[in-house]
Amino acid sequence: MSEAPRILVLYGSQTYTAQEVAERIWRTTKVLGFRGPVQAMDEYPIARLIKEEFAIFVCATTGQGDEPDNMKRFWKFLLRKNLPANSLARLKFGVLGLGDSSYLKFNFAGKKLHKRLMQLGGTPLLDIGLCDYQHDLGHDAVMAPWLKEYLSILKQYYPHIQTDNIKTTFIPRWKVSLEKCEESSMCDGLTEDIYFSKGVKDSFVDATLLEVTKNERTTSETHFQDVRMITLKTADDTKLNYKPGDIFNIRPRNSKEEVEDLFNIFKEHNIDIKPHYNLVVEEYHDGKQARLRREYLYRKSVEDKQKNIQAKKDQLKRCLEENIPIHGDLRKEALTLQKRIDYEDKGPERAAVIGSFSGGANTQSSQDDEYRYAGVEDPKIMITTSREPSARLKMFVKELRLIFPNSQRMNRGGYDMSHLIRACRANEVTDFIVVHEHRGVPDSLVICHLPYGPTASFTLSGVVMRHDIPDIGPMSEQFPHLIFHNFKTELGLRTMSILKYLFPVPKPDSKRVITFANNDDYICFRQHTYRKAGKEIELSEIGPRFQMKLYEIKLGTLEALDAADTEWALRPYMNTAAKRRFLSQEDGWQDEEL
Ligand SMILES: Cc1cc2nc3c(=O)[nH]c(=O)nc-3n(C[C@H](O)[C@H](O)[C@H](O)COP(=O)(O)O)c2cc1C
Repeated sequence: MSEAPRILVLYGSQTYTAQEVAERIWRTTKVLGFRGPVQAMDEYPIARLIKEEFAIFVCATTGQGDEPDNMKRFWKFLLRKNLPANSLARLKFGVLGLGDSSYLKFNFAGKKLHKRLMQLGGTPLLDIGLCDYQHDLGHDAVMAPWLKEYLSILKQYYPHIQTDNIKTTFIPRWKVSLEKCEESSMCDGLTEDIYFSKGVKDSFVDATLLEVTKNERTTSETHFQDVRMITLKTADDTKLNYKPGDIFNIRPRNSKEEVEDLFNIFKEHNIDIKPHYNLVVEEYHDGKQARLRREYLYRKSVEDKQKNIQAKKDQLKRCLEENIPIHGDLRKEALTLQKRIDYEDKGPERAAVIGSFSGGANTQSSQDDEYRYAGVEDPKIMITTSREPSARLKMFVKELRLIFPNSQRMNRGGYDMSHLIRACRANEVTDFIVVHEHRGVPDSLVICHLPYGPTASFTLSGVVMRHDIPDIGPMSEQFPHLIFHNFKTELGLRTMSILKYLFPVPKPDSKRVITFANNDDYICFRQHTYRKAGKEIELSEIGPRFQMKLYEIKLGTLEALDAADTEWALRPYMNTAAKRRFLSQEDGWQDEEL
């Protein structure tokens, strides 16, 4: 079967609108059977652009006609004078600009990008789409027809794609369903007064029913501003306690007559919605997840900037100390940097001492920021298998469940990954583990940290289950102590974090020990209990045993791995470099301390 065609979707976005639009476009292309990533322009390895055939650029404008921060590097590269005029001869592209016509330089960044791509030999499949925030329908007013046109042009290249129903392929943001019930029983959660029912009231510290007793205009009728003095009183004449600085949140209610009018309209139009029904509104895409991801990306971008500055400062410091010429690129900024060095540099050092730049142990950047609650909150783990697991794989999962305290097993059934991940997120699962097999032998293990990654994949080998060993001792349910041996490189420490935070903090007197020993990049898993016999310590292995080998770390979650950046991957050519080790330079067996 031939490979699915590829479309690249890149965005430049300052406050995430363009990113959201790009992700929607990307989802549509996925539904149509295309593959390819959706990425910020700066995250995309730009040297590959010359090989791309189809691309969509979603580009916001910020500042005074400026390009967003996460496309600045990409844009700077495109502006290089030495790029040949036919560099992008293969590329057929579309640019969708996001702007606001109340700004003087409307959609400037998008327009500049469109022009430059053409100068470099790229072929626009259609005119630039100029989305305008001022439009009544927002950016969608231009985006929807623009995308439709792009896809219909694409159909000339790929006649098999079904673009006719493109509208229906948008996954709407909200899912609305009606819970019908008898008036006498009333639907769940609905009390007499919905303003005080669960969910509504919960979002307030203290909700009180108030009545408006006066509503007077304080500005003259001819003044353009309508300023009001509104006087309120509690409905039951009780006193309201408040202090300066308290926040007052008003939630207006509809009058009885208005509510009746609405239901009469429903009735007249034969719409079966009665006042006592529950309307359930859920977000299709987990909104919290999207927000967390944005915040995470924002933190990451701030840190990246910070790191950049720090690298320059270090370079400058070296030049000054060693009395060597300052590199041309640095010269312009040298004076400002020099001033900053004097009073800033203790910060990062201090942060590293306290924990890390972003809070979690063992972490120096937001890649690990996900683990910032580790040790504070216990992990909650869900384990499942690939579809239609063999009896042996099910057995292995049962044993894994015993390894990880606070873990649960889930039958895989026919669920797809996005369903499972959504369910895990909703239940505040911190890590989702999937085990795969080959002909009944467990052969890979994927650990997906939630809510937004990373996802680490390991191959499994040499699995010996507890089940295979007769008369094996009972399994301890104490939280285990962990021994990590020979994880020395940055990747080694990263792998250690991923594994370490699957376990809660043990009590000091726990007699259970789990060892992850790295030998030549193979991580041996062993589990023991110990007891003191006089002066001796007796160890008993309680199984299971297996070896893991890391082959990939992605900076996203399992249901959207295609779109996630790869932090590290074992490439076939790396295997051939006989002497290269990734988790530690050392073999692991010669080390004295275990
Ligand atoms: C501080 C600021 C400056 C902006 N400057 C411009 C501008 O110069 N030209 C323009 O067309 N739109 C401008 N916009 C509008 C944005 O391009 C528009 O809101 C867009 O949807 C933002 O996308 P983003 O959230 O992906 O950054 C500006 C918006 C902000 C908040």
